[in-house]
Amino acid sequence: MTKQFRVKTLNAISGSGLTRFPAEIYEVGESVTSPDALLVRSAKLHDTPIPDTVLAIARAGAGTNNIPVAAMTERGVPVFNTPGANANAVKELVLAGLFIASRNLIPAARFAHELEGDDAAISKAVEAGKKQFVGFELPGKTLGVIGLGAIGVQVANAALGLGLKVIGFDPAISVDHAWNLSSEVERARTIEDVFRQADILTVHVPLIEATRGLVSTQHLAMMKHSAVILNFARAEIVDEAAVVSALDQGYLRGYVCDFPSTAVHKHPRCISLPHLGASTKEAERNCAVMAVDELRGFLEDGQVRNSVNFPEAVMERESGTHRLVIVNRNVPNMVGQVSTIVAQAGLNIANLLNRSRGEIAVTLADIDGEVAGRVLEQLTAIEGVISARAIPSKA
Ligand SMILES: NC(=O)C1=CN([C@@H]2O[C@H](COP(=O)(O)OP(=O)(O)OC[C@H]3O[C@@H](n4cnc5c(N)ncnc54)[C@H](O)[C@@H]3O)[C@@H](O)[C@H]2O)C=CC1
Ligand SMILES: O=C(O)CCC(=O)C(=O)O
Repeated sequence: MTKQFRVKTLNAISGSGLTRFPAEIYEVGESVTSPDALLVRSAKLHDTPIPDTVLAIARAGAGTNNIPVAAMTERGVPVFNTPGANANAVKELVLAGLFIASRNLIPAARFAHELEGDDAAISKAVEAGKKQFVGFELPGKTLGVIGLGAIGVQVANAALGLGLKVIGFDPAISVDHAWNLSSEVERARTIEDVFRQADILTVHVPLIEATRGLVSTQHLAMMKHSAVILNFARAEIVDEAAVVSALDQGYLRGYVCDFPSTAVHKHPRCISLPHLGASTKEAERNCAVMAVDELRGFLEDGQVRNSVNFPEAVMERESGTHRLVIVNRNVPNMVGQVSTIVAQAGLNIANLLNRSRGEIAVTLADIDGEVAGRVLEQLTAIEGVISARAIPSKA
């Protein structure tokens, strides 16, 4: 039997999230056809045809650079992400990255792994070989944090606890994140200040055009010669060729990242991990739960929470009402035209919400009565309306 909603998954999504889709009304899986929604992690959707049936896309994670967000906005499709849901997992891996770099842990472990002979021989080789892995301690060193969002703030605060000085840069820090950031974190006036002062630099910005290649030849030239760069955000935020060149010339001590590539994965001064930032049971569960709840909210009630391209639109459902969900361009008199059509159909609006963000707007209207197909057709025909659907009253 066809279910009311179909959700196609494009990556392995934690069962703790998937079981929140009620099985009576949801068909969920990799092979779902004509989906109402897509649920993804890192799957790249830029070159994948997205069926016309898709009403919403959820990214169980933070970065949405794998999704054609602008094209979805044009199509009236909200894209959701899960802010903060994997931030602790990433923070912990960044801290691991700090120690990996400061104590040369990976080459040291590799050295130990390759030791041969009996215990006496191994012990002798250990004492002879360990001097090549002498590291440095963190207290008093300066950590530069670029991007003080969910992850950057947690990294900055944790680093203070390790005795590091922290300087941070984020020209668009949110009020919530500013509240959570320790007052001991120094505020950099310019991004250049961070590059100049950091002994260790870590980037926590989204990959957008403005951040592509942000760690550039020019910025690297400002850094201390012993500096280390940590990149657990996205590969493209760092100009890898410039980093490799700085490492080869001895201008940079090391590069630790979550993104192996031909340029870095075998380089003696680079450590790359296989995109493990969010790979903890806890983060996978948090992201999946949040993403599923966001999709259910939109499909079942037209609610918009945590969208990267749509306005927040949350209105409690009036009991017994049918809900109209209209996605429209942000142009004047939309609510007037919708109200007129609904009134002409002899229907009463019990409650109404209209929210806009940039070019796009969402109108939710709770109607005392069933909305006929011809009313939806009239609503869809309004210039500027991208989609209109009616969700029947809940039993
Ligand atoms: N390695 C992994 O598995 C993971 C990687 N990530 C990456 O980390 C990024 C950040 O994640 P969150 O902290 O959760 O996102 P977030 O949205 O909470 O924070 C991003 C911050 O970057 C700031 N920002 C944007 N452009 C900037 C610029 N040019 N200079 C300075 N600050 C700038 C924003 O104002 C915002 O405060 C994600 O977009 C994703 O690419 C996120 C989770 C897991
Ligand atoms: O889902 C993952 O493993 C990657 C997480 C990530 O990169 C993100 O949340 O931006």
